[in-house]
Amino acid sequence: MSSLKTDLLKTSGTFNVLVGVTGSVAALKLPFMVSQLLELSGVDVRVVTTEHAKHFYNSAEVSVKIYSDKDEWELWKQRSDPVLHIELRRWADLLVIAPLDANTLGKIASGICDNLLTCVVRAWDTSRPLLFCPAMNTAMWLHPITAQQVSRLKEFGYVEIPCIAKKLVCGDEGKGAMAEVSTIVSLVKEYLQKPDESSLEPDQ
Ligand SMILES: CC(C)(CO)[C@@H](O)C(=O)NCCC(=O)N/C=C\S
Repeated sequence: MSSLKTDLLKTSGTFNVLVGVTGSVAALKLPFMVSQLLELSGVDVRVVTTEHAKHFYNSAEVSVKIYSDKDEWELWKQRSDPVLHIELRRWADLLVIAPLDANTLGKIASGICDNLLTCVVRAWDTSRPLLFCPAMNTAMWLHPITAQQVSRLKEFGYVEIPCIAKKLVCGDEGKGAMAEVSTIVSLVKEYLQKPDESSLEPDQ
């Protein structure tokens, strides 16, 4: 069995967190965020990256498997082969897209699925949590379409981890910075502790 496939075998009792990373400069925080997530009890982590995101982090500093678009085509050669974005959506108990850049926000809001990450989102089982952390220049954040697209994602049932105001790398001051890693990890941790509603006893 290919290593790609064996890497996505589910282990009972483990909570599988899939991190989506896109082309905001905030992607430089990926190695730190992955290391913090791995410190959560019983959590396993995989990453799905877009091509643009690769410019902002050093994959050698990321201790878990990073899937990218080429992996989809390496895994699927013929009809009997597994489809990576479907294997990933089956494996993940939670998806957190951090950072979510303006481009991928627009794609998801419109249902565009032209890469591995947007295909995972397009196939996502909305009974499982999908958290998204917008990150973009303040001018992009303030464009009226941003609020419309964030609202659309919330209509889908996805959970926004709001951006924050900072002095951004381009020198602009204002909203658009990704939420702090500690905030993101704390929110993921809340989902680990939430009992699975389906296992709750119905009210008597
Ligand atoms: C990079 C980091 C985390 C440093 O504190 C912060 O500036 C941030 O989240 N920026 C994301 C916004 C962005 O993509 N700006 C792009 C052009 S200004």
